[in-house]
Amino acid sequence: MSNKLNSSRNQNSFNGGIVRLLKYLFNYKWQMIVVIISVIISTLTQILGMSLLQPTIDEMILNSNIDGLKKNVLMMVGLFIISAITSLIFSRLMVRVSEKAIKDIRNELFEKIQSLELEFFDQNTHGEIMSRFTNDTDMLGQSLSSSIPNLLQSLLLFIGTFAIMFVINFKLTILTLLTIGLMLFILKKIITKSTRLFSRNQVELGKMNGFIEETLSGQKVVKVFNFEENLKDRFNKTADRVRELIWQANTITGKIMPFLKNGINISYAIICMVGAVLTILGQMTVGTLATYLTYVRQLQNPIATVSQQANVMAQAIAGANRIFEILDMEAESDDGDIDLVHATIDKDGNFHEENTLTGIYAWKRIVNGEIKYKRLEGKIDFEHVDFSYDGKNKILKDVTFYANPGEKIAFVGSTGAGKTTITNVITRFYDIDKGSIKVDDIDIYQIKKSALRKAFGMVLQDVSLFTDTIYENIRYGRLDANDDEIKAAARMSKADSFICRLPHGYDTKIHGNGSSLSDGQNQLVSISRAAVDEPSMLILDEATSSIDSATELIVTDAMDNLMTGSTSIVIAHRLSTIKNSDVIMVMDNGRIIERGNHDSLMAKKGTYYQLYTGKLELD
Ligand SMILES: Nc1ncnc2c1ncn2[C@@H]1O[C@H](COP(=O)(O)OP(=O)(O)OP(=O)(O)O)[C@@H](O)[C@H]1O
Repeated sequence: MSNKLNSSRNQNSFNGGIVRLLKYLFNYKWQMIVVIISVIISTLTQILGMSLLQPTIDEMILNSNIDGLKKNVLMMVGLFIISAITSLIFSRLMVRVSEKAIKDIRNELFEKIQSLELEFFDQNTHGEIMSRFTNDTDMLGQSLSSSIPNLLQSLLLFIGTFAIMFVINFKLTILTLLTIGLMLFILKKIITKSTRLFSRNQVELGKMNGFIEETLSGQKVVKVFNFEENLKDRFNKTADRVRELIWQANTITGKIMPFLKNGINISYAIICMVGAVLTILGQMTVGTLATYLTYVRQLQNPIATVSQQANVMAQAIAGANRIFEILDMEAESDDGDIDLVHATIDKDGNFHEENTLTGIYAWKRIVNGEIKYKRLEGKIDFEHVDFSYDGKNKILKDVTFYANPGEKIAFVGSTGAGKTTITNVITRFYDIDKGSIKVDDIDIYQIKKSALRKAFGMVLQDVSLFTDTIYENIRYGRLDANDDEIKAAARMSKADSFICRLPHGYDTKIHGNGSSLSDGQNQLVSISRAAVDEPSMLILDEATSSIDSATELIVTDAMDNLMTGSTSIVIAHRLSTIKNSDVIMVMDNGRIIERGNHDSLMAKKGTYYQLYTGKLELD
């Protein structure tokens, strides 16, 4: 399945988009029912008000009936006031309902994004994804609140007015219908075309966001390499594409108004003429003709509303379809049924689930209604594993290794050899193509992904810290950890001393992915985060960023503390840190080409020896 976002499927799904949007609105059934009733009352009172014109002219004015005239005028005013009040009710209510629907859509989108495979984030820029949260939902919000009730009212007004016109004069109405039908046909063509252009515009806008996001996050590099001018040119080109598409879309919709105005005026003149002839022939009264012509004018309003809202609606549907594209994506699948729980074991060897760190972790499986537990030991087995990210280029080739509980296994090798990929497939961020991976002799595909990921403590190359306090950033490691447990984890991972020197200690807020801390400090917080859950298995992908040697010693020390007693897989970029590993695997181009401990590999005088003695470069 491709996770690449595009919008080709959106271009023809105008109707589908509307139906789906309506479903979100009708989650607020009662409010929507009130909206619909108000729209109906508002429209009917408008039409009824108009219908009083004919008796007013024929019976009151032409017969000089002043009392009747007063009564009719008062009734007309009353009906129009009711129409205005109900119109106010539905427009206010619609704003509320659409705000709620947009919130629901945003929540669903956020939830969906959390559930997607990593491949999705590999294939789409953050800016492009962000643009669906912001531009598209904003556009949708605006149009839901205004366009939908207006369009509904226009439709009702249109149908109601036509119904009365048929009653007044059948022949004349057929003529009116033909002229208006022609206009609506052309209008639909224009809307379809502009929807397509708006759709493309949103895609370009997404790309522009992606570009801005990359430029912002890479500001340092931009400045160091004096890349500003080049970026300015590239941005200008992107912004130009957006402007051009908007211009094209607006040009098309801009054609609607003059066309409609003139078309309506011409058809009005024809209808006037035919109506006058019918009146002269005695087939209509003067009052009926006046009322009829008022209704023809009245038809102008819904058509004008539709054409004005067409622009907004076209953009909104394009945005909605882009949102639905993400909502329709397949969530990360998970067939595993084995869970991971905290437990204690009594003297008879029975497991008791207990949420306390003093206990152990146990795999939990329900077989035929019976709960079975197995202690998490931390044994890892890779057997003949093949893997590729894109289904073509094999990144891991026949990788076989095992780690016994408590062992430290290190991977070294040149950049791009596939070391990080090993950690990606153990945690099932990506699924392997061939072979098997087992943890405690259980195939990882039988374990729930959440349980598998919980079983591993991870310190990744990319230290992701969030805009929150240090307390909360460490607590991501175990959400129910209390403040004392967080401090203990930070002490163990040597982060405590620098945290205590910060102005607000553990309550200090970190901003912009840890840019207010040094690289070494970021790593220590990240190690504390892994430590707070006291994991039995660890993945440490050493950060490649250079830190000064004093900090490096602290980080190495913290990592060593973290690894004590855990099965650890270490991706090493500095050979000094892995010398004491139980097994060192040397990787090259997706294969393990040497394995053994430091001494045996040095004695072998192969690639590791060359790397260690500096005869071969690591990166
Ligand atoms: N998400 C991804 N999608 C496609 N290809 C990827 C992805 N991640 C890594 N690769 C490719 O897989 C290969 C192995 O990458 P990997 O990150 O495992 O190497 P590594 O040995 O950890 O390198 P380094 O020491 O530089 O971190 C590289 O050629 C890389 O381009």
